[in-house]
Amino acid sequence: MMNTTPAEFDIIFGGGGTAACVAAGRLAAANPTLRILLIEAGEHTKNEDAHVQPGRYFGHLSPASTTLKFHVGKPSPSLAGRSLVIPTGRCVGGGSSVNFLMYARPSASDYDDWENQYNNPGWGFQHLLPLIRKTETYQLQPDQPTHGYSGPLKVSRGGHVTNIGDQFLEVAAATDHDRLHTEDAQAYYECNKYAVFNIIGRWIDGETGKRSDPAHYYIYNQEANENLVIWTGLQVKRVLFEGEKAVGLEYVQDLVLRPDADQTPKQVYASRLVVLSGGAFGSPAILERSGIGSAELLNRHDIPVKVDLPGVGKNFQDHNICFVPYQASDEAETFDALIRGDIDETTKASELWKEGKGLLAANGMDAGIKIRPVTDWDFAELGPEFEGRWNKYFANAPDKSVLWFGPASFLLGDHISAPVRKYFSMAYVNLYPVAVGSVHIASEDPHAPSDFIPAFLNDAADLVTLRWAYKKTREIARRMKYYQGEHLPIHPKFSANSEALCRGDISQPVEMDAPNLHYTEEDDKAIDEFHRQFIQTSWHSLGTCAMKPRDEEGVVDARLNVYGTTNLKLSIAPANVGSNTYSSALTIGEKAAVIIAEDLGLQLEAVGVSEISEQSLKAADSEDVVPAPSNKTKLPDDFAGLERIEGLTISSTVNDEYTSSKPAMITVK
Ligand SMILES: Cc1cc2nc3c(=O)[nH]c(=O)nc-3n(C[C@H](O)[C@H](O)[C@H](O)COP(=O)(O)OP(=O)(O)OC[C@H]3O[C@@H](n4cnc5c(N)ncnc54)[C@H](O)[C@@H]3O)c2cc1C
Repeated sequence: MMNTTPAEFDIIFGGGGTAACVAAGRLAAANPTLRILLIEAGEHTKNEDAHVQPGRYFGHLSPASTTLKFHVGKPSPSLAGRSLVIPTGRCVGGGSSVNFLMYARPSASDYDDWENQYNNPGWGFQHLLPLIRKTETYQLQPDQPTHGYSGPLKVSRGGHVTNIGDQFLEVAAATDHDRLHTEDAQAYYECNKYAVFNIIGRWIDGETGKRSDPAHYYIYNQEANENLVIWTGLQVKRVLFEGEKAVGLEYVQDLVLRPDADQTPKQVYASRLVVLSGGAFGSPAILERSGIGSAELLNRHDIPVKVDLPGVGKNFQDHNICFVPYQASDEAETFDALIRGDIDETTKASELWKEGKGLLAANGMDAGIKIRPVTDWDFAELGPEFEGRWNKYFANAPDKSVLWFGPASFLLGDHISAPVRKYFSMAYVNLYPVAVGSVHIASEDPHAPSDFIPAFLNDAADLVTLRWAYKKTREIARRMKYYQGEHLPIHPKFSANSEALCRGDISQPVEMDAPNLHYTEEDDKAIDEFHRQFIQTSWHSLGTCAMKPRDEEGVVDARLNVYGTTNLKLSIAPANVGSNTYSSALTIGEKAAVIIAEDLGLQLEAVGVSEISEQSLKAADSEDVVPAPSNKTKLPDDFAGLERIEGLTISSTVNDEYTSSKPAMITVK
């Protein structure tokens, strides 16, 4: 097949990321004669170290990365005049091929909201649970009701757990008497429970130490199927229509790796269905370039209006995250040498990875909690700014957490100016920010930057949530055994006479029973200003083609049909979820496969509504609650870390095959 030849397929996916790989992979496996095409802007990921070795995820975050696309927001006073930059995956597998591999699942009520509040029959938690289980093989514990044990993607603790996670849990057990502990913090109704003994998952195969991603385990594994085709290095420009019916896609060559590539548009046709799967930035842009969006916006860009759908590009959501760094003593196991680059250590780690062990088979985020306020102190800290949000959103949804926080065994930031030493960070994520943004095309050119308003911190409730998180996590950090003071450039600038003043010249933690720091009003302002300066994306964009009623600015219905069209589907969450978003993207991919198979009369392994009732899940949940390990309890040796390595380097491997000027099209082989 040649790129230049107009071709016809049964189904074409515009965007070859997480959800697309899952849906296309399922449909292809059950219907091998079905001609499926995925068109992806980025390049292949098959067996590339940069993708299959989990610990290399930092490498993708470099500003020079070609495996991410960087979306630059408009400067905002809420961010102290900064332009927030939000990257998304740009390669086969999309975000799932570059992400931090954190295994995190929403609360059950998030999906129930999709069904009940946004009127999407079939999208509630009980409907989705069988599909969620179908995706995974959970290697952490047997016989857990919400987990799957025969799916394509493996979930394990990875090949190495650092001692930073242990420290965090020991301090939490000794100081936070208001929250419980559990063996499974990802069981959907869990909230306010620390996972004991670092039992938290990663999307890593515990046997091989490899990233467990849909590109490899839904698509690249179907080598024999010549009807499953991926074209890479191509930008989908717009949908082709005959009347209301979508009949294909128009595309041009991507310019990132081939800046001189010919820009003549080409067409490819789909006899049965076109699916847009470009993620929260890509899909609304393709729709708008196709004349589907707000009529006012389309008129401004001289694009003929096909369907006036004002919801396209609105409802942009993400999570706000901060990685606040602390200095660590030499005994701490951290990824800093790996991030800085050290040839010897990389070689050592690469050797260990062959046995499925070491930092390259890990992600350095080894503990954490989904948390909501319970004490008077919590509510006082959140204050009146949060009261409305609490009453409206959280009070009657006990499974919804306000924040996730946990330690990260590295400094995520500027290692060039930071002193060469070890660090750990306290990461905290605002799981349901109030402020909602938008992303629209700024021109018809598919390579042009978008008109993007992230809207981070535009609402006071989001600021106080982060302030609470900073104080709470700092109290844990300063009690951790390896703590040696704050890394000053990335902390609030408290005044010199403040009790809360950050110190970089400290050699040991405070006692477990030391009093908490007292913050004045002026200190609170310093924390808010710090967040305006340093808050960043969690890489969890969603919402911009929402699945909800058309008259509520919805873009697709519950069968994933784009309003006002036929033969055109896409799926983007209508509202935020209380966790990292990969799990939801996988679930959406599985559900999309079911819907497409039903609508087109195709084969697919059947799964029904979950037979596990909500009551039994909650009961199973409460049986899981285990007492907090006392700070005198020694954690089992095998949980304390498998190998001790001092440092590793990251260097992205580049496969000439895909960076040359060869045609960017292969049949999956
Ligand atoms: C750096 C990073 C770290 C993350 N860490 C985690 C984590 O640890 N845990 C977790 O749960 N989640 C994490 N996520 C989020 C998770 O990976 C995403 O939620 C998920 O990948 C979204 O899936 P998707 O199918 O909607 O979009 P994507 O996976 O982003 O796929 C969209 C694809 O479409 C392509 N595309 C877009 N427009 C076009 C076009 N016009 N033409 C052709 N192709 C196009 C893109 O190149 C991309 O490959 C992270 C994401 C990133 C980016």
